Amino acid sequence: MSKKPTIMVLGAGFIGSYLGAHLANKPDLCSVHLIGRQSYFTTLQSAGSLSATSQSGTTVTIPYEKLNLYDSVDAFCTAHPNVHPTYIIVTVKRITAHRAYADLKRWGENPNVTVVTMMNGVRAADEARDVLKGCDVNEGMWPFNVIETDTGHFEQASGGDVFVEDSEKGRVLAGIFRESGIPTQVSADMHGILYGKLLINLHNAISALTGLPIQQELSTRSARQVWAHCMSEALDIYRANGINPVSFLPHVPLSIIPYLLSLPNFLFLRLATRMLSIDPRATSSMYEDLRKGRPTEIEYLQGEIVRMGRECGIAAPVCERVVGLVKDVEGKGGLGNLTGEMILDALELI
Ligand SMILES: NC(=O)C1=CN([C@@H]2O[C@H](COP(=O)(O)OP(=O)(O)OC[C@H]3O[C@@H](n4cnc5c(N)ncnc54)[C@H](OP(=O)(O)O)[C@@H]3O)[C@@H](O)[C@H]2O)C=CC1
Ligand SMILES: CC(C)(CO)C(=O)C(=O)O
Repeated sequence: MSKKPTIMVLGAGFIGSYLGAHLANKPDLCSVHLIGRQSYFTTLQSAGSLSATSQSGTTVTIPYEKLNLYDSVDAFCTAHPNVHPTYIIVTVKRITAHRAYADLKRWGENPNVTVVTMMNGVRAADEARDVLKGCDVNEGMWPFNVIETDTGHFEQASGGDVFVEDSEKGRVLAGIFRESGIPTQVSADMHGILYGKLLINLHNAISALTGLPIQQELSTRSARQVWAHCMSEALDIYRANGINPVSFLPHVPLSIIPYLLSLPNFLFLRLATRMLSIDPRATSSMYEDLRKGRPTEIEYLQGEIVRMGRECGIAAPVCERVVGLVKDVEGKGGLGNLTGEMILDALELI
């Protein structure tokens, strides 16, 4: 690819802003355009800049005037009538992704436009392909938590490498991400990576229902037990479907992780030091959704396990009840205040 790529980040929220700030900091590598809500851009304007700090403590700051911001894909097309993005990175929530794909239909038959679905859950790329039949759609995986610590300032709060598909354009994109300061790998097994990530994301509901940051959640045995039960159900269903998730803990077989999580505190806190060495401010995207009174992605997390289970005749009662608990709290418009024991009780596990 000789020409400097045009990258559209569709969904300027936590991930889109963190990614967008890093890419905008490398104008020689790519030209980046952020699509988001006008209300957010107005707050950015008053903050004067968009900035992002990585786990290593490096901060990139982009003055507001240097940002390319649009409140819709239409607005981008009006400003750049003859530009077709080389990449469109979709960083919206899964519940709104269908609307984002509809906005992209104008490029739906353009094989030179690569859409990268960078969202939690599995099957995001399949859903995109259903709408954008002629586009090149690649899967992506965003591994770490991003928090907003000040208006327009985003920080990496947990670890891991971003993954993109091992395709020709995926490799180029991974190189751009790396050069912009975002550790990125390519994988020929994005399916395994995304099903592995889904197992991690089964804890999102627990952080959101308890209102606990990840470190405290992991330090609470009852909260870990809820995650372990969800993960055991998921692993049984994966096995029945021939799905081989890529493990998120190197050297620890996935089948052991539910046992590890269920250990009493005195053992877990000694054995899981790496899991626990996380920024104490790290939460989850679902925690943030409930905190802001927004609908969550629960249907794409525990809900996905329930759906897969139904398809192969295996019940997932714990995941199903967790979906119900999250929906109850969603209706109340704030974070949950349940303890781990209360959740175990509601799930009829004690
Ligand atoms: N936050 C995190 O730490 C992590 C998040 N993820 C995943 O990454 C994905 C993105 O999450 P996150 O960044 O937290 O989400 P956010 O809700 O913070 O960001 C998405 C933004 O895009 C906006 N948006 C949605 N649709 C459109 C559209 N069609 N045009 C313009 N703007 C639009 C949303 O506005 P509105 O709210 O008004 O719809 C919102 O401001 C999710 O799948 C999440 O699970 C993965 C790992 C960590
Ligand atoms: C924080 C992390 C990485 C795990 O829960 C995540 O994917 C999320 O917040 O959605």
